[in-house]
Amino acid sequence: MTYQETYQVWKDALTGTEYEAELALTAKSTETLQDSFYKEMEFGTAGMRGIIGMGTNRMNIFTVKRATQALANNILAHGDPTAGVAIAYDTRKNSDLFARETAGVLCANGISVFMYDTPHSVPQLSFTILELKTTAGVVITASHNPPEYNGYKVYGDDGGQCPVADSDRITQYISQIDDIFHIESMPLDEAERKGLLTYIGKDLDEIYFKKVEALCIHPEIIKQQADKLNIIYTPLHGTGNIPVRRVLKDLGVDNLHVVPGQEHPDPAFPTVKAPNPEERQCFDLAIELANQKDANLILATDPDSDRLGVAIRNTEHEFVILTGNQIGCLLMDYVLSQKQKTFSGDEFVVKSIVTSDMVDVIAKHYGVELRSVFTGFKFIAEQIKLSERTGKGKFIFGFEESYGYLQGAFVRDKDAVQAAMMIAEAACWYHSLGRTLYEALIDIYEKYGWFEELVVSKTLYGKEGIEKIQNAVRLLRDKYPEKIGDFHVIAVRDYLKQERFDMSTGKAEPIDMEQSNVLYFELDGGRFIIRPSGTEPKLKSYLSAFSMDRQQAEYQLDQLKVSAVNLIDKLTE
Ligand SMILES: O=P(O)(O)OC[C@H]1O[C@H](O)[C@H](O)[C@@H](O)[C@@H]1O
Repeated sequence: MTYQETYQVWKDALTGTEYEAELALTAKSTETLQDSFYKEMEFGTAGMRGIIGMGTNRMNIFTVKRATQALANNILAHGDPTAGVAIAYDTRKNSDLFARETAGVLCANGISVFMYDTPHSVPQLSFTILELKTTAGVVITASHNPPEYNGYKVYGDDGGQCPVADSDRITQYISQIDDIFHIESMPLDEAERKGLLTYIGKDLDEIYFKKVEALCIHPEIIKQQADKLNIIYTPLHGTGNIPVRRVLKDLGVDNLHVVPGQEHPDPAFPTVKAPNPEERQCFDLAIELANQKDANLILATDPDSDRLGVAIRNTEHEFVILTGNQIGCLLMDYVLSQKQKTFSGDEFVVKSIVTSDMVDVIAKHYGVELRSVFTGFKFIAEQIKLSERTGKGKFIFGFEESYGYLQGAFVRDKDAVQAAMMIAEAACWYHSLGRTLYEALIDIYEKYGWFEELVVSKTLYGKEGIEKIQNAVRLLRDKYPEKIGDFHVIAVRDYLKQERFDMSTGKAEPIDMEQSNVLYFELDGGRFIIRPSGTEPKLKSYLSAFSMDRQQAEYQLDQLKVSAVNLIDKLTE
């Protein structure tokens, strides 16, 4: 069917209903109409995510109900329907509505639902799945995307993001549903009466808070030092506000100032361009407050509170916004150094292949195994599950450069509540030694080497944008460049072809990993990795330059940045 024909089907079905006016909005421009109807929403790195509105390629009650019916079919055929499904939602537009629609469809299929009735974070939902032993979980959130987006994240019974096999089957079930407008749903009061729907009480929050607090390695140091530090926190209008403040308060962090204009939920996220701690602009109000309060540490969590951003003062007393790699390396080095004495030799840490190579050096330094996985926290969760199943390995820490960190395996996704606590603890620890977090960061660079890193992304919207992104990676794959700027390419790891190609010998060796559309260029003095994002319309490239000399590494990264930007522009012309 063409997009115009699909639109006509929706028009026929929705004329005379409360959705008619919203549907008419999509027809206002050809571009919007095409983008809304040219395809079905897909399950990517982290489920389904898209712009809110009418259409097959939009987040609306029809696409949500269809995804839920497909999830129900998958649970009925391959899961444990009696164990039920846990549901949470964030502070975005329609998140609560979509959560209720999800509950209604699951209950209509006879599947029990345990649902939060106030906004909750992603890590709390992951924890809930494990705590209540449900067969799956759903969170309505578009994480750090701009306000016009929402999403539908599915979790498996291990509390991790839905495994690929399940999302493939869900996609398959979605394609078998012909009539998106008549999916059966049970009114929630009826579901409650029948015992199919249970609202989750505050007791689970309390268990989660206690578990996070128990991860604190030196609670006594926090108690001693916290009043000497002034910390600013912004939940960026999201779900972090309650758990982050509660955990820090319980541990004795009383000097926590919350950015007033960003404290309360607001689906329009009016104070930021996008509520993403990767964006520097998110820190503007927090830095203003930090300067008023003479604070030295800023914490920022995204709307579903799985990502944490951090800003610290440098030796010139100016704020430096840390990258995800810097935060992760600081945390990992802190956790490993403090726990080292307890290690028995089977400990492991996990990172994604696009995350800093400094992790490899830190892991080696402390004698722990490093496991590398593809982008997506589900792959980190998979390693935890594997270690539990085989009894091999003890998970200590996992992180992704995309601002996601995890220490306690009672959660199987990135947890900004844990991470906020860990950073506050590390700040207190270093303060007790007369060091700032900034000095601790410089120390680790001097110890392990200067890994200078940068993510260069290009956002390309719509059908044409997606094609350009795919095409850019294809072009690079068709003919590997011998040089990227002035950097010689030593080898290319093509994770789609599952081989590493040595440029000097012309020989390829197999890579023992699943397939993924990622190209990894090993450079003389650095690396360049490129892949289409699985969650946003972006072509993402990860640049890294390494030297034991700071200026040399910084210079090389600058050079690499210029070449990468040129290359990406050329590939997406
Ligand atoms: O690079 P992308 O495919 O957009 O993924 C970036 C990140 O998106 C989400 O936050 C996922 O939960 C992460 O696990 C992933 O690393």
